[in-house]
Amino acid sequence: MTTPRILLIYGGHESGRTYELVEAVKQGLEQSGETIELRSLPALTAGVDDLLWAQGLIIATPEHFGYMSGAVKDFLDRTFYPTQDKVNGLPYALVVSAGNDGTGAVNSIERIVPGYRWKRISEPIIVVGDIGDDDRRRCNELGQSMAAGVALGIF
Ligand SMILES: Cc1cc2nc3c(=O)[nH]c(=O)nc-3n(C[C@H](O)[C@H](O)[C@H](O)COP(=O)(O)O)c2cc1C
Repeated sequence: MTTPRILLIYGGHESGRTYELVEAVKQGLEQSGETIELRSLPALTAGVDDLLWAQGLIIATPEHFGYMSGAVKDFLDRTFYPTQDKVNGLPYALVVSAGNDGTGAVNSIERIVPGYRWKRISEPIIVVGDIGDDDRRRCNELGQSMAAGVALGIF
């Protein structure tokens, strides 16, 4: 069996709230007990090769102007046609950090995802405002279930 390969891409900046949620997801991936290969990358630096490599995908983004961050949109713009029909069924999950809403970011991504034919493995996690312990726990659990699900081939 090959080592499960998980791609985690994020918008926002590494001192921001989105990245704090990314850290909690990464902890969950590590705590899952599964041996995984992780590529954790700013969305602006991730590309087609990373997406084709991945067996599981987690996208984390702040909400910007009722939409996903420009960085995540850029990732989708660059990867859509080159990966079309090569990433069907890829298990994915979504984490959003927002100031007061978050649904615009979720909707903007979920309108595009059917074109990629990814498979959503859980409800999007939306965190409004400052991050609390329960938010960290939800992100941690997402990391654990993504790692376990990909490792066991249950998605
Ligand atoms: C340019 C810009 C636009 C934003 N637009 C929204 C928005 O439409 N809805 C919302 O709930 N929050 C909005 N926010 C607030 C951010 O989503 C929120 O502060 C988030 O936690 C930032 O994550 P970060 O620290 O990772 O950048 C916006 C922030 C910025 C900088």
